Amino acid sequence: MVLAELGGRISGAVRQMSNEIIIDDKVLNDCLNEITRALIQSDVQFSIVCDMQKNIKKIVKLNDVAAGHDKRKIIKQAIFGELCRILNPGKASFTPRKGKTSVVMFVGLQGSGKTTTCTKYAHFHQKKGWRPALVCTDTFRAGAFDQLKQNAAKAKIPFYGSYTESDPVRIAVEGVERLKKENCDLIIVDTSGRHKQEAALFEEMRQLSEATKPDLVIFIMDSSIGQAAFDQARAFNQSVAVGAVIVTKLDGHAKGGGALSAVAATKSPVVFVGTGEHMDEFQVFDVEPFVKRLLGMGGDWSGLVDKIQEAMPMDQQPELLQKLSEGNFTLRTMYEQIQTILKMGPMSEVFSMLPGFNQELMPKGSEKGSQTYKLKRYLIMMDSMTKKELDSPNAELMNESRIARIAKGSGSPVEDVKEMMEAYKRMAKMWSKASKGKGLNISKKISKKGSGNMNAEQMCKALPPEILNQIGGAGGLKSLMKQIGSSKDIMSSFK
Ligand SMILES: Nc1nc2c(ncn2[C@@H]2O[C@H](COP(=O)(O)OP(=O)(O)OP(=O)(O)O)[C@@H](O)[C@H]2O)c(=O)[nH]1
Repeated sequence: MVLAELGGRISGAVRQMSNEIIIDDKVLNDCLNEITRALIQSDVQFSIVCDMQKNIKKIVKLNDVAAGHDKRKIIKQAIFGELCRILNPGKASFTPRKGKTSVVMFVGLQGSGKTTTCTKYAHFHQKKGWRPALVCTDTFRAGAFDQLKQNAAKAKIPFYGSYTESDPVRIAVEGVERLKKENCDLIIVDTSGRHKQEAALFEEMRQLSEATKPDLVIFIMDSSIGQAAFDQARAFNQSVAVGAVIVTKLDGHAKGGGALSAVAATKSPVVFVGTGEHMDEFQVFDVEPFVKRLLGMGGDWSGLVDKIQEAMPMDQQPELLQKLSEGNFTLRTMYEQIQTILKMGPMSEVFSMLPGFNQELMPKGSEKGSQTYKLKRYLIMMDSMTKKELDSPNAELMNESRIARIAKGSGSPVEDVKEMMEAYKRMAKMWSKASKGKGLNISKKISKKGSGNMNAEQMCKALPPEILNQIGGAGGLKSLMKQIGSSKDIMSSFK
């Protein structure tokens, strides 16, 4: 089961529970059983799921809930808390510091994606101003040296390895020493893998670890290994002190639940996930936004802002943020968002960040092609709308006859147009919620000062703290603003 499907099932179970008129033990059990089934089918270890269910039942004592308290909310919070707890080992991993040399060793089975991920990790840090370097100690697989060397050359990352030396420990020690002298601040040691867990591999890893004294050992786990994840992660952790996990190939038909098991086995957090073969298909992993997405609770604002940054011209961003903040979400806004999304790459990632869009909206199987296809269909349907329909903030305008006309005009079944309208309503509701109450009510403050003249400090004051947090605090906002510039005619692209 791919993660999108897992998310769809979990959020579906929670929604089903929320729709019940009376919340009793049966409703709670049904909801938990469905979540349990989904997690087990996604390869989360059985005992972890059982513990989770027990803990939630301990937290949620429906008979003790005082009148007036929202049982649905209590259940949702308990599920959220438990999923976060499974993914959060309670200790942060070592975080390398820019400018101070750190050695990070990558371990994992052959084919798990170690070599690819080493380069992605180096490239990720290089983009942020680090001086990373790669050391190839894989003397086991013919071709490993060339693979890493080529990757390093492509990304312009210093590299150390040897065609002739057969002792991986010697290569590692020499490589780390050499690259330290070259002032590299993040030295990444790629180790060799084996087809299966075997003594020779673990002994080599142990020796490498002893010789290079890495600040961090990252276990690379292929997300498609299924229920084997727990044992595999534990076996590696018993040989070297794993401090973090990177889960690879989450773009495929992987059963992403193995990530939860790996965390439990190593007591180390997942720090990144690999979502494709390309260098940039690599994401920071944050527990809370991830679980929120699984549960269909709001969106991942900071992730969305990052993605928007990548897809939108720099000078168009303040107006976009402003527009998002106004809560005046029309079909045209959705149209333009979809156009932006289509520029952003893997749909499953981006789609799930949009508040109000839940994973079930994505077609089953969630192949990139079919998600893109669906979004493109939405655009085609909206192309058959009038200007009035696109710009009206009132979804009620879209009555049966208008829907029938749009279906005919776009060559789509009426159900598809209705489904798109449902998606639109959900999004509009979320934006509107966010813009009122504790949401994104920055537009008035911005317009008073004029967005073009607003500096990061003023913007910091204008933004509600929770949104500011998600953008990465004052620092994150400042760097965003720096890139944004102060263009005033941005609205033209978002009309
Ligand atoms: N789709 C997808 N493919 C990936 C991802 N990460 C790695 N791969 C592919 O997985 C295959 C194996 O990756 P490698 O990096 O060579 O694996 P390795 O663990 O270094 O293997 P050894 O060096 O033999 O131990 C390659 O074809 C990669 O392109 C990912 O996140 N998504």
